[in-house]
Amino acid sequence: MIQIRKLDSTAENFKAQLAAVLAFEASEDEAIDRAAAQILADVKIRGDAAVLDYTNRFDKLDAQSVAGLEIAQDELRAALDSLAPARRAALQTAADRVRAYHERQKKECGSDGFTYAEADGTVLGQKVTPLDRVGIYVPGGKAAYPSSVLMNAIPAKVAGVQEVVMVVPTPAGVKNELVLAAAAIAGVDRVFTIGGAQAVGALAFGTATIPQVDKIVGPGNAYVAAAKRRVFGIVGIDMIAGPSEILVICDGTTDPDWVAMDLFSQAEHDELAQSILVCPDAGYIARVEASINKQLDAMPRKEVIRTSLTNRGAMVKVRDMDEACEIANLIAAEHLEISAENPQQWADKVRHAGAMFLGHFSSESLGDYCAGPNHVLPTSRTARFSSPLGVYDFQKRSSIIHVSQAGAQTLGKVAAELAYGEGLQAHAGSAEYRLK
Ligand SMILES: NC(=O)c1ccc[n+]([C@@H]2O[C@H](COP(=O)([O-])OP(=O)(O)OC[C@H]3O[C@@H](n4cnc5c(N)ncnc54)[C@H](O)[C@@H]3O)[C@@H](O)[C@H]2O)c1
Ligand SMILES: N[C@H](CO)Cc1c[nH]c[nH+]1
Ligand SMILES: [Zn+2]
Repeated sequence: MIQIRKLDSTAENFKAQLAAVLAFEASEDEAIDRAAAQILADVKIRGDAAVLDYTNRFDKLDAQSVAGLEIAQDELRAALDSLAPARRAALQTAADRVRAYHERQKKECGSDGFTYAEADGTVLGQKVTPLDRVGIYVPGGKAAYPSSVLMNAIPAKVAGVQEVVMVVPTPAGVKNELVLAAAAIAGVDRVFTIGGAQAVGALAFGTATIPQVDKIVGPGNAYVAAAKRRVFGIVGIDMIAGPSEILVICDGTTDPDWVAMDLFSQAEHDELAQSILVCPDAGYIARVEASINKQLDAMPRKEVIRTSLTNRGAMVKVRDMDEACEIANLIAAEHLEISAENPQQWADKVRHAGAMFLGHFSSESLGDYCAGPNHVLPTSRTARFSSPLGVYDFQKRSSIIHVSQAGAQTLGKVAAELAYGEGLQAHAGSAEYRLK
């Protein structure tokens, strides 16, 4: 029997109770951050030797060198060729759909830059360039994520990134063939079987064996998320994509077994994953809870699910679906399922969610694998200001300023005036030299 926390939005201290559900245990958070900081500092100083030590310790390997942890292209190709036909076809279909979506995104999101000319011949614009080299983190501690290989590498390649360096831990040295096959399909350039904060450090600082990258993207556990936060500035990062989350807002019209399984689907990722149901119908909440208890024993990862739902799960009774949408905006979940009749009316009221799944048939799991949009999404309420991983994460923009001689006469006077105002003589001088 799982005891899931029950909240009622009419309770006086409801907001505080909800905040407590969403918060991570502060002491745990600090301990993880300290551990990540110490690992990063060590990798920065000792390079490969530190990466090797932590990899052998945390992933229970007996590797002799970091070079020995690189997987050659031949091995990626062989993994692809070894797949059973149905699995290979599914992987290819997922890759094709993810690529199609991101190609559309590239076209629609202003990837070509722009220029325009002013009347005096001055040209202004913006140039968009892909990053040269990116590191993609593919999680691998508690589960293997071939789908995350596709979700990270395909948008990078669509953006035009020249070199994609993938890191993925292989606990006890067990390589996942589907992960390697996905790397082959997605065109990953180099793969190292390392993970955790040490992999983030290696990509951020570079080591004798692992090339320094310009940006690190991809999801991971709390150690990976803490390490990414800490290396931001030395390299770019995409977002904080930590332990998975699902918020289901339901009007009570979906089969309770479906919703229970949807809650399991994210809980099974990690003990720290979070699954929340928000519904105006107390009877329906009770039916989902009964279904959870009915279905749990058949789940191979039932202990992970149990811990996640017990420690971080919640079922929230609200006044109505309007209030459910307000709470969805507060929670700003990684995944929001609007499991309701006429879901669009509720989606219109939601501003903060990494991805929205509308209607009874859009299970979150379809988005995880093959719908097409990216499954690397902001967690821990960062959907208030972050977006899904996309082609735009692998591009940067440069401003273009090409001033004509005529333009220099007008702009030069404005700039010089403001430069004198700031007390910056050389700025004024360089503008004034170009005046006739
Ligand atoms: N938000 C997203 O888009 C998304 C997508 C897929 C997965 N996820 C999440 O990614 C996470 C994957 O986690 P995972 O653990 O399976 O794999 P992981 O690869 O993120 O982490 C494994 C690594 O963590 C490090 N580690 C483990 N225990 C440690 C300790 N005590 N001290 C220091 N380092 C330690 C080890 O180096 C290990 O190699 C899950 O939380 C899952 O929910 C998120
Ligand atoms: N739900 C994860 C993102 O939070 C992605 C994933 C990959 N495989 C299964 N699920
Ligand atoms: Zn998932």
